[in-house]
Amino acid sequence: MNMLLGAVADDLTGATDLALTLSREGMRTVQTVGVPADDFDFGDAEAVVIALKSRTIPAAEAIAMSLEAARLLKAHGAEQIIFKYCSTFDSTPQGNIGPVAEALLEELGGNLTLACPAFPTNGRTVYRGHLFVGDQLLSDSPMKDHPLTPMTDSDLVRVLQQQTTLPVGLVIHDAVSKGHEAVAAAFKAAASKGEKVIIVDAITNDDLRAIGKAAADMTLITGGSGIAIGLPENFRRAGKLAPRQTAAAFAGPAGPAVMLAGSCSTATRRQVETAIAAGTPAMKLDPLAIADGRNTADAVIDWVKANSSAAIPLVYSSSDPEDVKKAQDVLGRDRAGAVVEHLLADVAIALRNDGYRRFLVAGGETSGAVVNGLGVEALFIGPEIDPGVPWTLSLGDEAPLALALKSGNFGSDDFFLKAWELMR
Ligand SMILES: Nc1ncnc2c1ncn2[C@@H]1O[C@H](COP(=O)(O)OP(=O)(O)O)[C@@H](O)[C@H]1O
Ligand SMILES: O=C(O)[C@@H](O)C(=O)COP(=O)(O)O
Repeated sequence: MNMLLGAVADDLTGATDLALTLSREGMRTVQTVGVPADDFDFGDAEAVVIALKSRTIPAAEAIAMSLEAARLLKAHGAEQIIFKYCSTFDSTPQGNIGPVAEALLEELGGNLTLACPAFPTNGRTVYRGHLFVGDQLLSDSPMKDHPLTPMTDSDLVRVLQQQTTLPVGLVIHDAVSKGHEAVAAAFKAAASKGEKVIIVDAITNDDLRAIGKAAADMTLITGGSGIAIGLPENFRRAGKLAPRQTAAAFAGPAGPAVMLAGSCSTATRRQVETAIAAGTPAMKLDPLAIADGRNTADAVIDWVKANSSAAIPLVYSSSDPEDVKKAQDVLGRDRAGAVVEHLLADVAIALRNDGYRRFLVAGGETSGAVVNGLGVEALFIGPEIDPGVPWTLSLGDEAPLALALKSGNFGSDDFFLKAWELMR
């Protein structure tokens, strides 16, 4: 039994982001899509990330599936569990970060856990308990307009305390900057006050490594992918993990390719514009047109095939907040999202059945819908395209698929163009 670290991620692209971090830090990492069967063969994986689609579902369902995933990881030997959520703390007053963290902590039996979404490489930092996205407070950032989880408060202690009955505490940067011993002492002080979930400031990767070291004995760690930076070293220090290895070679399949974007995040909208400006054939979908039958999967499939000979076509529904609101006012938030997700999943399935082997998908929920539709069970993590986004290869398929699953807000403006350069 090799598994050391297990992770439960609340969406697919978030899971891939974490799996990339663990693999870059030298752990053999496998990612599964959904909770696998009890006897799933994880091979020689030292870290396993189970990707759920639990970010925006009812809290009780998110708890049930997160517990099932954590129990399976523990049964396979995981010594520590990470609960991975978004670096922008995507959630609603009902959850699901608080309720899931609370249930996992009870299940795993720790006296306290930490909560740290910081991902400095992608501009997410936490200072005095406030989350920043680049130079802006979370509540001033484009996250305030997210279609499913608008974030309008940057004070993470307040946000989290609304979602959980457990007392929420804060370890500020003054302690973190002093290193792992000061952080461990702050955790001890918090525990003695009865605090159970501790927001931790972090503004650099060194901060995250110090926090990781201080959290070596925690049964549960919660946060963004950044919180995992310092964890593999704990196992290495304990003699359980080999020195860093070079990543295995990545050979993507050949054949036709397509890009599907359901993310309305600012970064994705810029990427769509850049790709179109560079001559990428692009077809725009509209939730209202899908709902009343003007946009159909068949028409999209025909269009993709007609545009695949000389280019990699892009199908997108990415729209600005005003248009998103228009669609939501008519269809409701959930249905507006669901019609797009279903259509893109249907398109992906039909194209795969027609020989398409390479898919770039933008958006966490969107990627979850597409990959579930494709029936992919597990992913091998390949090279990094941009921080937080690797190419991946489906595992267990006779004809593996190459999948780039991009979190909405990640990636440089030319992401849709440069991703393919790593496949040549
Ligand atoms: N034009 C649109 N109007 C309303 N909702 C949309 C539109 N386009 C996509 N959506 C939905 O918005 C959600 C975007 O979430 P997601 O895919 O997770 O992207 P991100 O990673 O940017 O958060 C999805 O449910 C998607 O179907
Ligand atoms: O932590 C992050 O920012 C990402 O890993 C992530 O979870 C993003 O979610 P989506 O924007 O829904 O893809």
